[in-house]
Amino acid sequence: MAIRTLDDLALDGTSVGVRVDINSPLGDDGHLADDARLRAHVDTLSELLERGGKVTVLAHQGRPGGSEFEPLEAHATRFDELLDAPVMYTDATSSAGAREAIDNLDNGQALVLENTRFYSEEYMEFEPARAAQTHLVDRLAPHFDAFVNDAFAAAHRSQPSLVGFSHRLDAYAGRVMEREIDVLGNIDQTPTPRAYVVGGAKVPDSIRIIRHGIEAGLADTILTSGLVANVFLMADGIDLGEEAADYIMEKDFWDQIDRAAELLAEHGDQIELPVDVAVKTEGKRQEIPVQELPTTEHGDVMDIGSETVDRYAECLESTGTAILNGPAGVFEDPAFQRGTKGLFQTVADTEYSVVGGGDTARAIRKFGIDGFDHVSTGGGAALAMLTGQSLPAIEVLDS
Ligand SMILES: Nc1ncnc2c1ncn2[C@@H]1O[C@H](COP(=O)(O)OP(=O)(O)O)[C@@H](O)[C@H]1O
Ligand SMILES: O=C(OP(=O)(O)O)[C@H](O)COP(=O)(O)O
Repeated sequence: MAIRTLDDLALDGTSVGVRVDINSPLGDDGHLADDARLRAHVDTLSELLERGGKVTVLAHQGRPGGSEFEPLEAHATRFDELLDAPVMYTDATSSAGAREAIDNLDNGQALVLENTRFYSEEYMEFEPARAAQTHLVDRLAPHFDAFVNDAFAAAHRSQPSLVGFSHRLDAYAGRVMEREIDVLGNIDQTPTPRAYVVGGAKVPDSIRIIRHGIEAGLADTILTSGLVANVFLMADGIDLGEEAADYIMEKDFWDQIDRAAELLAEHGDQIELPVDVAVKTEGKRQEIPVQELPTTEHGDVMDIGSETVDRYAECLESTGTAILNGPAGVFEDPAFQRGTKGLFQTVADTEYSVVGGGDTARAIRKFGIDGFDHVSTGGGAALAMLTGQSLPAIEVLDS
């Protein structure tokens, strides 16, 4: 891949359109509940500003009709606090007012435009050449001298602001994008043996990751946890009880049990399943060996048990690279955090560790676990890369 980075961009009063991904959880009153994605882009934006760029930030927040489909004013205010440069905001994306605000920027000043998805074409996916003709790109491109894409977390979307500008302007990867491509795009170069530590609740995605990891020779061992492990346990013939089965049914994951059974039949020697689990009994955590399931009184399987954490830790001791996606249990409930805390800490202690996933990153921050070599800013984008898919917004940067 030949992707230009900020090292290749000369800046001297240059007007740069910078696409970032600052799509963030919002509190009830619309304030930013978590600013991690904003902080991730500080290096890119600071560098462009310090080197004398006139920086216009483009980003989306939420999805049309959703509760987090909000303006970017709070984001601009936070950037103003995080950056050593004035950051302005305009509640327009490509209107004459927005274009005038871009043209009025001085060197070293930044402007955050309004949520790109307030404009309807931005929530559609286009071939890049067609995206370059959309109203948003058509109106804004003449006001930029260069385009920087730092929005790795949205790189799996072929939406106008992500793929359109590269057809009209010289385009560069920002520092976040560069590092994500460097790490996730070179997973086959990391120390071996490799273990995929796969948990969470996106079972179909996880099963795709596992299959790709094994078949591409990237993963030597798979350690399952979370809802993913529940599906594998059921595929292995374990009766988890009525509540767990109902939940799998409710999530429409019934066919995933067949996919998991196929993987166990073909590659069972590489896939580890929990030996004990934590269930909710009268509101409390109770750990049960898998062989003792189902018990009549227990509720859903909410976490992996302590014995499983120890076994996985042993396995990870001889691992070169651990690639982690998905919490080991329902970590939002204090009674079911133990598996996630224990397993994540062990992963952080391996020789080289890479982590992807929105909830995974949130759990890491919540528990203050340090020591990972790379925590991806992407959820779906990181998953797409780990399943070997090419990402449209990265493809268009490849010159
Ligand atoms: N055993 C389980 N049963 C139900 N949900 C689970 C279980 N273990 C983990 N989860 C849920 O998985 C969710 C996170 O999974 P996911 O969205 O796949 O992670 P990520 O965003 O990191 O990719 C959490 O909300 C957590 O409560
Ligand atoms: O938050 C994002 O992705 P993620 O939920 O996979 O982490 C990106 O901003 C993409 O958002 P989208 O999934 O609404 O296109």
